[in-house]
Amino acid sequence: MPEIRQNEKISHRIEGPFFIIQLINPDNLNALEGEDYIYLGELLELADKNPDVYFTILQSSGRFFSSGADFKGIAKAQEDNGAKYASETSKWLSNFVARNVYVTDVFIKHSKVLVCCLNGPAIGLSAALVALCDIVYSMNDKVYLLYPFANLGLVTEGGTAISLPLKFGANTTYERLMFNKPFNYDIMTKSAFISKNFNMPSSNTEAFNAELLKELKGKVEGLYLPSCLGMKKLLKSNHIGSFNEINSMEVNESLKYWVDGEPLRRFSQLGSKQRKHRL
Ligand SMILES: CCCCCCC/C=C/C(=O)SCCNC(=O)CCNC(=O)[C@H](O)C(C)(C)COP(=O)(O)OP(=O)(O)OC[C@H]1O[C@@H](n2cnc3c(N)ncnc32)[C@H](O)[C@@H]1OP(=O)(O)O
Repeated sequence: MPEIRQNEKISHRIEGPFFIIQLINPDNLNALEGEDYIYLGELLELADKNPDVYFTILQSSGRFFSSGADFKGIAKAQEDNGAKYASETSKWLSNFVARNVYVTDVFIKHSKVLVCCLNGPAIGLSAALVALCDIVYSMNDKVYLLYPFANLGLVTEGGTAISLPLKFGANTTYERLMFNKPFNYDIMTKSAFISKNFNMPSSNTEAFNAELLKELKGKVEGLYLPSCLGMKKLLKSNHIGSFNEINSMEVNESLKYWVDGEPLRRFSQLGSKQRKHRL
C-alpha cells in the first residue's frame, strides 16, 4: 500500500477486496476538522487507485457515526488571520470552499462500491458523505441523519441538494431541511436507504463492525468483482453530471454566508452550548 501520513482520528486497513476506513475519536462523537475531511478524501483516493480493492467500507466507533464539522476547528479557521489572506473571501475560499469541494468530489467520483456501517447518528458534512454512499447498513433504529444547515446559517453542502431528494424524495427533503429536523430511522427505512438493520445495542459498535464485515465477506464469495465496479460505473453515470454541478453551486452559494459571518456566530454558540439542535 502506498504511504500516507497517520491521523489520530481516522484509521485504515485492507482486508481482501475491502479498504476499511474507521473514525476512531468517539470522545467528541467523531467530529472532524477540515484537515481530517481532507485526510478522509485522500484515503478514498488511495482505495480508488488500488487494483485489489473493490469495496470501500466506512466504519466508526462509539455512539455516533460522526457529529460533523468540529466546532473547535471552525473557531481555529476564524482566528486564521495571517497576512496570507487578502480578504475574508480569500480566507473562506481556502478554509471552506476548497476543502469542502474536494472531499465531496472525491466521494462523488469514487469508483469502488462505498459501504457505510452506520453505527449511530451522523450530522452535517459527515451525514452528507453518508448520503453519498452506495449501500448503508444500520446498527439499530437509533440512527438518524441531521443536516442542520438552517440552524447554522449555512446551505446544503456535500451534494445534499441532489442526494437527499434522490434518496428520500423532494418533499420530505424540503420539510426536514427547512425545519432542521432529522431524517430518522423510519424515513430511512421507508425510502429503502438502509439495506439492513443489525438490531444491535448502541454500546457495541465494534461487534457491529465485525459482524457486518463477516457478512460482507460471505456476500462477495464467488462473485466476479470487476462486474461490481462496472455496474457501479453505469449506475453512477445516471447522476454524475448533476452531482458535479451541484457541488460547485453549493460551495459558491455558501461562501457568502461564511464571509458575512453568520455560521461562525452560530458555531460559536454551539460550542458554548448556548445553541442546540432540536432532535
Ligand atoms: C471540509 C470543510 C470543513 C468545514 C465544514 C464546515 C461546514 C459545516 C459542516 C457541518 O458538519 S455542520 C454540523 C456541525 N455539527 C453539529 O452541529 C453537531 C454539534 N453537536 C451537537 O449538536 C451535540 O453534541 C450532539 C451531536 C447532538 C450530541 O449531543 P449529546 O448531548 O448527546 O452529547 P454532547 O455532550 O453534546 O457531546 C459529547 C462531546 O462531544 C463534543 N462534540 C459533539 N459534537 C461536536 C462537534 N461537532 N465538534 C466538536 N466537539 C463536538 C461535545 O462538545 C462533547 O464534548 P465535551 O463537552 O464532553 O468535552
